[in-house]
Amino acid sequence: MKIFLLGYMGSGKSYIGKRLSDKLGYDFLDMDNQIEEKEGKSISEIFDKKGEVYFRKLERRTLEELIQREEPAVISLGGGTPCYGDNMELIKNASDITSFYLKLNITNLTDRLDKEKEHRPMISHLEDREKLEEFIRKHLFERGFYYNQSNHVISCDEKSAKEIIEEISEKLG
Ligand SMILES: Nc1ncnc2c1ncn2[C@@H]1O[C@H](COP(=O)(O)OP(=O)(O)O)[C@@H](O)[C@H]1O
Ligand SMILES: O=C(O)C1=C[C@@H](OP(=O)(O)O)[C@@H](O)[C@H](O)C1
Ligand SMILES: [Mg+2]
Repeated sequence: MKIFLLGYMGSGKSYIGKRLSDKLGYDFLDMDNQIEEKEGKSISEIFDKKGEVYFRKLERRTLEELIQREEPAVISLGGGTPCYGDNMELIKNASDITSFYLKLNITNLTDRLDKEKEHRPMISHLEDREKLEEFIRKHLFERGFYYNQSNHVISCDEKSAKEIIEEISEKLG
C-alpha cells in the first residue's frame, strides 16, 4: 500500500506526509528530496542550471521508480508532478496506490507561499502578493484538472495537521 499526496505548492504535502508516515509507521519519501539527492543539487539550482524541462524529465523518472517500490510508504509529490505528460495516468493505474489531493483555497495558498517563495523556482520571481495570487489563480485552474483525479479530495482550509491526518486515516479505513 502506498499513499500519494498531491496538491499545489504550499498545500502541505511534505509537512503532512512526514507526520502521516510517522503515525502509520510507513517510510516517508518526498519527490523533491529524492530529486535533490540524485542530482546533488537543490531544486532551485536544478531549475537555474539545467532548466525546467530537465527537471520535469527527472521528476518523471523518479515517479516511475516510486511507483515501482513495493514497500508501504507515504509519498509526497511535487506540486507539478501529476500535471505533466501522462504522469497522472501512471498514478491512477497503479493498483497499490491511494491518492489524496490536499486542497486549499487561493487566499490560503497565497498567504503561505508569500512567506516561502524563495526555494520554489516556479514562483520566486513574482514581486508582490498581488502577482503571486494572480499566478496561483491561473495555475491552479490548469492544474486542478489533474489533482481532482485523485482517489480522495481533502479540504485543508483552516484545518490543523492533526485534523487532516485524522481525515486521511479515516478514509484509509
Ligand atoms: N495544516 C497546516 N496548517 C498550517 N500550516 C501548515 C499546514 N500544513 C502545512 N503547513 C505549512 O505550510 C507550508 C508549506 O507546506 P509544505 O509541506 O512545504 O507544502 P508542499 O510540500 O505541499 O509544497 C509549511 O510552512 C508548512 O509548515
Ligand atoms: O509546482 C511545481 O511545479 C513545483 C513544486 C515544488 O514542490 P512543492 O509542491 O513541494 O513545493 C517542486 O517540485 C518544484 O519547485 C516545482
Ligand atoms: Mg513539498
